[in-house]
Amino acid sequence: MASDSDIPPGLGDVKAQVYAQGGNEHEWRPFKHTRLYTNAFIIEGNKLLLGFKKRGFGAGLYNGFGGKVEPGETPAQAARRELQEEAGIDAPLEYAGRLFFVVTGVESVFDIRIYVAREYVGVPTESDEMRPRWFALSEDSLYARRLAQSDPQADPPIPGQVAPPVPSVDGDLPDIPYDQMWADDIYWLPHLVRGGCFVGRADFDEGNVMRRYWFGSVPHCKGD
Ligand SMILES: Nc1nc2c([nH]c(=O)n2[C@H]2C[C@H](O)[C@@H](COP(=O)(O)OP(=O)(O)OP(=O)(O)O)O2)c(=O)[nH]1
Repeated sequence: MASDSDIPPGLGDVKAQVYAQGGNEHEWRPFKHTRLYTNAFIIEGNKLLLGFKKRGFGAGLYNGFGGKVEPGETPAQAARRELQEEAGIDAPLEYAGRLFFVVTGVESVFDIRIYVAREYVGVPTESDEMRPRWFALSEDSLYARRLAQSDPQADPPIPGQVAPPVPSVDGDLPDIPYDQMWADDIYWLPHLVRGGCFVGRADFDEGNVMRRYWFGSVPHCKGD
């Protein structure tokens, strides 16, 4: 376990096993206001549903479905609402992790609760904000070995878990488009797919550049 002093500020009182950290800034940036967000991923067999963000923050990138937690909502309620609004589907979402991002030029800090479901109801449908698309969850796609070569820690084991083999995909779905996603996603998406829980923080400059990052796995998924 990382000692408490290693856990980046913002992640609260959590016990985590660090598996990746780095960047060229040596101090965590100070922050004042945090804002709660959600982000939800749907897995069906060996496929992963992402949405192409058409407008707003992160436009032009693929991501899970989500947005701001509104007053009076729990993060879990917000995650389900956003999934419905952005992708037209409902799903029994389960909490998978928490991410904390400080972004140059954005006054409040992103405190994001991540969810996953392995079943859903409805038909993924394009909305004003997102265009849903399925991607392959083959071993190569998930771990993006080409991209990860320079950073072997991007493919960490989950303590206490034996990694199940990720089945290969029939058909010709595209690989997970890590080069069109937020730069941090490659560090935790494999954990999510394999059923692990995680926490992490990254301090970003504009242009999707991580200046300092830290990711850890946590033994138990706790969230609301
Ligand atoms: N995977 C991933 N998701 C991120 C990162 N940074 C970040 O904000 N997100 C997610 C959190 C939210 O799901 C989404 C940003 O929320 P949003 O701006 O779309 O919020 P919203 O839908 O409430 O916005 P709006 O209706 O007010 O336009 O992007 C990141 O580094 N990785």
